[in-house]
Amino acid sequence: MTNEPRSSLRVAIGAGGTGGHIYPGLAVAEALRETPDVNVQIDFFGARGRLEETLVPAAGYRLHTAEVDGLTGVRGSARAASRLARAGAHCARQIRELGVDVVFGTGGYPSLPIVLGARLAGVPTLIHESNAVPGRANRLSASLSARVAVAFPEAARGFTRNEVRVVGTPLMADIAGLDRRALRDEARAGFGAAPGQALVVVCGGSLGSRRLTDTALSLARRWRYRNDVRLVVKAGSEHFAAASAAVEDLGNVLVLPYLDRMDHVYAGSDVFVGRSGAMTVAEISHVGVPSVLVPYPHAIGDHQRHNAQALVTRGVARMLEDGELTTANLERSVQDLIGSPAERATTTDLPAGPNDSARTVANWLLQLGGLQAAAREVVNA
Ligand SMILES: CC(=O)N[C@H]1[C@@H](OP(=O)(O)OP(=O)(O)OC[C@H]2O[C@@H](n3ccc(=O)[nH]c3=O)[C@H](O)[C@@H]2O)O[C@H](CO)[C@@H](O)[C@@H]1O
Repeated sequence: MTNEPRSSLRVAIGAGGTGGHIYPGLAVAEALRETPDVNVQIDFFGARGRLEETLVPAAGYRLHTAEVDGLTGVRGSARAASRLARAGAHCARQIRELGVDVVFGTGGYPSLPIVLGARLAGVPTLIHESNAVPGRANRLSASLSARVAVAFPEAARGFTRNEVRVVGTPLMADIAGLDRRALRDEARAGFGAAPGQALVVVCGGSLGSRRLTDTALSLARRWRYRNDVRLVVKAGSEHFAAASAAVEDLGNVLVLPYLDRMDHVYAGSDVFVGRSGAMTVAEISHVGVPSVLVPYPHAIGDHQRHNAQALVTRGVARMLEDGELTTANLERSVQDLIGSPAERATTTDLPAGPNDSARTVANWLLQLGGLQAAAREVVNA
């Protein structure tokens, strides 16, 4: 009977901390909800006071939050470890009360309590690792979960005791199916780019990067008399007010606290400048935006450099070391791309190709929830 399709599935998704750990969860949730003939109910679990409190309800899902500390805290202090244990026990109770069939964790410490709760409640778990070098939270999650989905084959080495499948990175549908040409004019108008102006978007990851922002604002000042370039700078909510005030006399730059429509960013920009977090890199390589990537130098295992290097090798991006991030060097890198229509066209015209990573993960979750037939039906559709 276990192969019989059921009509409903209840999924808990642990996702939080930064965009890189939230959007893959939202992408898989989108794919799950599209499963024909199955009523999928989804609850998200994250940390109090983090970005998920904005992004998850905005996407229409219920979010449960717990007090959790970063992993340095778990290692370093008994109080943090006992807080995680308490949050895990609480999640186990919620799993039983809600009737959760399967748990998905996207990495980052906010997803730890629900993965621990699943282990305590005896519910099957799957986790996803989007970086080439597994993060700390996921190495701990993997000791609690039998299965790991990885974006990069080389990440599998970090999970020798698990069932591992290489699935790529789940992208949101608006980016997975992006038609850059169709959206280009609307996107550019939204950012205030006039016809003929090159649009350069600077975005230091989901939380923003003070260093990238300050360098970009200084470039805006250097370019104040150029009317052929429009700069958009995502400053992050904490630095937004100061960043806007610093350039209020300039007409060539738009400062924003957060970029709600990354599909518009990728469709409208001629050059993208950013950190090289796993999601950003997966998105850029999928849509083919000419980019300058400045790896965050303190990322675990220097994984942002590995992420960026993969794109540099494919000719989609240039890399600028954080230590070399000066206004002059940023100007040179961006100007090189603005001034090379041929290079831009090559990268821009790369076909995006299918991204079925979210569907692959959704199908694995359906199988774990005993809905093998539903998973097969989607694959064969
Ligand atoms: C400082 C830190 O620990 N960063 C990590 C964090 O990156 P972080 O979450 O900052 O960066 P990622 O590139 O992985 O993901 C950012 C995501 O947020 C979206 N976005 C970003 C900005 C914005 O204004 N609007 C928006 O929607 C992007 O399109 C992307 O989907 O998790 C990644 C995945 O483990 C890691 O590789 C990074 O090292």
